[in-house]
Amino acid sequence: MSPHFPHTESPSAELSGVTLSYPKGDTVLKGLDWRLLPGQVVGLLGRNGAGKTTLLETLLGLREPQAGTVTLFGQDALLPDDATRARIGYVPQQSDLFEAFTPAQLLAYFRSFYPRWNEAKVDGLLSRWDIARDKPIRKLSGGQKQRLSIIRALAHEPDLLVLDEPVASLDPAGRRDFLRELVSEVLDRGATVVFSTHILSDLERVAFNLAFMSGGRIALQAPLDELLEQVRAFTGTVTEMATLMARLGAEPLKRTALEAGRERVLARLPADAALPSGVAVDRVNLDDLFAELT
Ligand SMILES: Nc1ncnc2c1ncn2[C@@H]1O[C@H](COP(=O)(O)OP(=O)(O)OP(=O)(O)O)[C@@H](O)[C@H]1O
Repeated sequence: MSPHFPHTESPSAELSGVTLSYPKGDTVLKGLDWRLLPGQVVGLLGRNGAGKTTLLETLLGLREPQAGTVTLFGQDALLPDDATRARIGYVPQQSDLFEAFTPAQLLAYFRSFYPRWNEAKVDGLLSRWDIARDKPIRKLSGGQKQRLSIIRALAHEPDLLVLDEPVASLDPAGRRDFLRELVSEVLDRGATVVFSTHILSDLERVAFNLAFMSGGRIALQAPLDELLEQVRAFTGTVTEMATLMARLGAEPLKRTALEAGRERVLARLPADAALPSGVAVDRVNLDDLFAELT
């Protein structure tokens, strides 16, 4: 399964030099640049409080940055026209569903707002995800409510789907099914899907692009398989490391000082790099990447 499309199209969302502080609060986004392209499934990773929700809200034009620009399909994210708005789907961290409605009523209500609506997909997902159509939403479990929000956001076949921690209350089978659905969105229609998560094991199932958020910026974004293939941890003296990095044409991502003038350098190698023998080098896994890059 390969969600890698030739990225020749213009970006679905683009943020340039975006800085955002909350009143009397810290600066959460610090000159952040980010591009999301059609055909990408992007997992946004960052520690608690790193600013993932703030970033996704800013990307959607729900928060106005103090500096920088945000565009959605080439339009100012703060002033999108109706056609552009209809191309976007959003599942917030906490969805306010109308608790007295039934799922069938809720979906009929939302359907009236969108020019496009895939009833067959909605029907299929309601059945597969075991959601009663005619039971009041307040009687659904947390996970069922979350699935319903996801169905609502998938139903109008958005070209850009933004989900904030969408799998938090889903069980492992639900998460697998959900991820499959996301990937088929991308493969079928070349949509862009971005979602924040803490559950690293889910990301290993699909060749997602991973975006690591740290220090108010996107520190690194690349497909997971490429990262596992190309990122290595090297250990040696500071001088040895400088020589080695230059020789390999490697991009240092994180340096950690060790005792006695030694350091550990996490670095991304060019695709064709040949490692010299006698160098202390370790492969890294997704847990290591998360620990070191966020
Ligand atoms: N409305 C707000 N007013 C003031 N500060 C806020 C507001 N929302 C978030 N913050 C602060 O901004 C920072 C980033 O919060 P944000 O919710 O964007 O992070 P996050 O990465 O989504 O966190 P988590 O993984 O815990 O959901 C935090 O320090 C938080 O306290």
